Amino acid sequence: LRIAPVLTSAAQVVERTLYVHLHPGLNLGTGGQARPVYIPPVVDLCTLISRLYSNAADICGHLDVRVLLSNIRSQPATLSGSSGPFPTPQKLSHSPEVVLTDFPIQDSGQSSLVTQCLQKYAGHCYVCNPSLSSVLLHPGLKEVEEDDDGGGRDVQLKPLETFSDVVVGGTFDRLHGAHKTLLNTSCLMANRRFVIGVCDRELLKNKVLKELIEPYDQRVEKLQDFLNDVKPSIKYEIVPLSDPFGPSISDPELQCIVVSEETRKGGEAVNRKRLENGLAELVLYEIQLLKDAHHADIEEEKISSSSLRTRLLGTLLKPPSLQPDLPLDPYVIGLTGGSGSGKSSIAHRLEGLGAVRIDCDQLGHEAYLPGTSAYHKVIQEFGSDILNEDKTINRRVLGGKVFGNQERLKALTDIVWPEIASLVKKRIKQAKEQGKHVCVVDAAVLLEAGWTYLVHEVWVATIPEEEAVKRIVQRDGVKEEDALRRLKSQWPNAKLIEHANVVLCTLWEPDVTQRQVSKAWNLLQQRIQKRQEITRSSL
Ligand SMILES: CC(=O)SCCNC(=O)CCNC(=O)[C@H](O)C(C)(C)COP(=O)(O)OP(=O)(O)OC[C@H]1O[C@@H](n2cnc3c(N)ncnc32)[C@H](O)[C@@H]1OP(=O)(O)O
Repeated sequence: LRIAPVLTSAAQVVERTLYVHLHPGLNLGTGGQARPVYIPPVVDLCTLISRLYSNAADICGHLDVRVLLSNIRSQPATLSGSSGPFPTPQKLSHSPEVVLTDFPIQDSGQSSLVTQCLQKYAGHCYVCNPSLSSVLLHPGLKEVEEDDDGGGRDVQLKPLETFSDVVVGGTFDRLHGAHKTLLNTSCLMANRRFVIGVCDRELLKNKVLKELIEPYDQRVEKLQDFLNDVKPSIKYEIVPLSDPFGPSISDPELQCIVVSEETRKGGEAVNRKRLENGLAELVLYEIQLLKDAHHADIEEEKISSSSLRTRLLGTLLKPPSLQPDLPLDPYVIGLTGGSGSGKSSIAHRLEGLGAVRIDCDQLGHEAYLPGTSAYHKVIQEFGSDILNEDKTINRRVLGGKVFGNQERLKALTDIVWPEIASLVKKRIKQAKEQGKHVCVVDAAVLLEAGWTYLVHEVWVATIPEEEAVKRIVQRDGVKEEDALRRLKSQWPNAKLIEHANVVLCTLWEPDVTQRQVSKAWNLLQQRIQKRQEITRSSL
């Protein structure tokens, strides 16, 4: 009952990291609460931790919440306290700047005693910022009836079984509350070593929006940072997983594997393999999946990394690079994406919102109409058998010659890209004359052509390759291998996304695409406005 109101009021004070130190009440008696207090690991702590992260996701999703476990241990090192859980203050990755408590003071005279006592206590446990201050939260609790386990009576809590070596596995993309619950629970259960298998390469192949998964090294770095804060006393081993088992089926020292409802079957498979390998089975400890109160219709009900990736669509993933030679008005978006990615549908939607759409496929066709200089060059390069009876270029025949043949395609693009680029510039100029403020350059191979100098931002439409092939076959009536050949002549999604400021995906229903595009458009308007304000103020 206290978690939600405490998190709500804490979220008003904290900007980035909220460390949670579990502590059984303050002792304001003689000398104040100076000595760190240890808490034995009990089953209820796991429930408390899970609720904390679940509430944090609902209430203060912008905060990096971390439950610290250094004071949770079976046996105090000594009962005197001085060399107990914190022989020296623990260094956290972000030094606390303010210590918060919901300790209920009896009268206002008590508040300075409480804050002094808290600061002293925090300083014993953690290396804090020298200007550490304290804040008494008034979380507006409803009268909480003291019930079975809140009344200060001695309650026998069920001890949590702990193990020397514990293992878990996962992708750990964009570390969220459900990951943290899994990691915190595993840390509670591990006394000596904690092995974490992190999915890499092959195991990521079938994930939703896999190109938006953080790089392996980044995921590992975040895990290390979190684990070093949470329980620095145990040994962490983070290993890449290229199959679903990793060390879990071969490490004789492992004793327990922590799973969720979803991965329980995987845990059972691990045990079968261990038995085959002549190793003892692992204890399977199952944690509950956390529900995501904010999940949208295309997202999973549980808190999941794929939902978080879906929410990135349409947002600014990295700031645009400055283009000092490009006038700010109109603001030019370079929209690109593989064949069949739905790029053109996005361009039309942006047009509907007020942008001027510049279709480069169309300009490409115009570039070698009879009479143009490109027309003659193309015939010279590819021969007159590419001509229709009316002497226009038969694009289907030309396409057959160039798609799938990098050298021939280059010969064509060397002729037409400069022509298309000058047509694009002409259209942008026209848009400016018409008083338009945003242009969308819809270009399939914008990045391959090195056209980033023409645009302020790069937006990428992405779609899984299998889906793109299906769409091309259906739309253009070509064979599957031809569709694949066309895709292979373009950059793969992952490479496009590396260069993207904004990513969009048309995998779902049209209204989902529309919502993404509207979101991207609204955020774009804010960026444009901000840029204009900065320019005005610097004049
Ligand atoms: C920098 C740019 O993005 S400019 C726009 C792309 N145009 C070019 O690169 C010019 C060279 N290409 C061409 O002249 C023509 O595409 C031809 C002659 C090869 C084929 O013409 P058509 O049969 O009419 O096909 P069309 O032009 O509609 O292109 C078919 C698909 O191939 C893609 N494509 C076009 N050029 C290229 C290329 N150079 N490399 C890879 N894919 C390309 C198109 O974007 C289109 O993709 P979509 O499925 O997403 O719509």
